[in-house]
Amino acid sequence: MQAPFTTLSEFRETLAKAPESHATAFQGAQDRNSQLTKPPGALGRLEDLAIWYAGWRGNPKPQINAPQVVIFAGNHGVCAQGVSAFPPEVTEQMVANFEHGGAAINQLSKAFGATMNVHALSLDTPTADFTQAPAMTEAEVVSALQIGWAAVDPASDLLVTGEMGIGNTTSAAAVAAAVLGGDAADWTGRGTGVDDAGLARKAEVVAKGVALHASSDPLEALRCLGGRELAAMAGAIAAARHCRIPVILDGFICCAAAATLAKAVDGALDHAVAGHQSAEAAHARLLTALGKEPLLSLGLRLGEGSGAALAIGILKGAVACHSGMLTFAEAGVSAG
Ligand SMILES: O=C(O)c1ccc[n+]([C@@H]2O[C@H](COP(=O)([O-])O)[C@@H](O)[C@H]2O)c1
Ligand SMILES: Cc1cc2nc[nH]c2cc1C
Repeated sequence: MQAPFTTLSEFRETLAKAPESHATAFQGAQDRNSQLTKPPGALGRLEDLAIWYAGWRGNPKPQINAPQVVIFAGNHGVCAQGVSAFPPEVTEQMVANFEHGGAAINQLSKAFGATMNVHALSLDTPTADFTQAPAMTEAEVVSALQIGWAAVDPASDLLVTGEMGIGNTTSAAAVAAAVLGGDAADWTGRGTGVDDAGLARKAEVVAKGVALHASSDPLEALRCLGGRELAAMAGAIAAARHCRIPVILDGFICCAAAATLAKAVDGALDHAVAGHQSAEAAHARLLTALGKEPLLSLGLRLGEGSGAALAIGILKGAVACHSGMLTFAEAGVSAG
């Protein structure tokens, strides 16, 4: 599906024109939920999830048959500042691992019945070190947004966006700080596992980048402080909205990318739920800022879409109950 924008300003317009949840399907799902063979509310949050999903699909009795996991990989010039516990070549090595089926996300995608696609974005051309210059030009960030948009299969019925990029927790922290405000240190965590000195250095790098690229425009923050994989995730989340495909957000980096959409246009993440709360220190703060309650909290800090992929199971369970259960009348069970 080709992206309907060629500039950041056209991307913003695309976001502003995005479809809303289908009110009649939402209402129909609410009515159906109230008749199913269970005490009212007994399926807890699963009930809200199924009704939310039905509204976005425009179908009061939907199914989840074709979840898609899309992983984007990018490299970061800011790695030159010594902000990761791992060397940048791991990004490309992990892309090969994804392609050979050897990573965690391969197993989770298979376990939850999702197709999985991997897009490596100009790995030989890392973004510029954002402590020195904007990470990307407008052409580069738009190209990444377009690749993300085009990666979404319009025939899928659920999307997980994941990422791989050594250095990208620094980038995500800078984007979050620029877009949501607050101290750089409060958005900075250990990523792949930097030590105390590394963490202090990382917070300084984030503060320097945010100060250098101060702007009130969240899409400019994505361009100047983000990375190609963050922009591609943002493009994919926007494309899913265009196709009424609900999204499960992953960890800290995915949510920082998503935050730029929510800040650019109110309600731009209404079709998305938070799959999990990562162990990355600032993810809880980011989820609070987005107003998203995570479905899982298992101490994961892997990325790759792993936490969101696990949550496919929760959403599938919610929709299976909603659409498969009999009503009190159908089952001949006495209502309370
Ligand atoms: O998803 C998360 O919350 C998350 C938290 C910590 C690390 N990661 C992954 O680790 C990599 C970035 O870590 P770092 O230390 O290189 O910035 C990147 O490939 C992410 O997928 C991911
Ligand atoms: C090995 C490894 C795997 C990853 N998957 C996502 N981020 C990662 C970072 C590292 C270092």
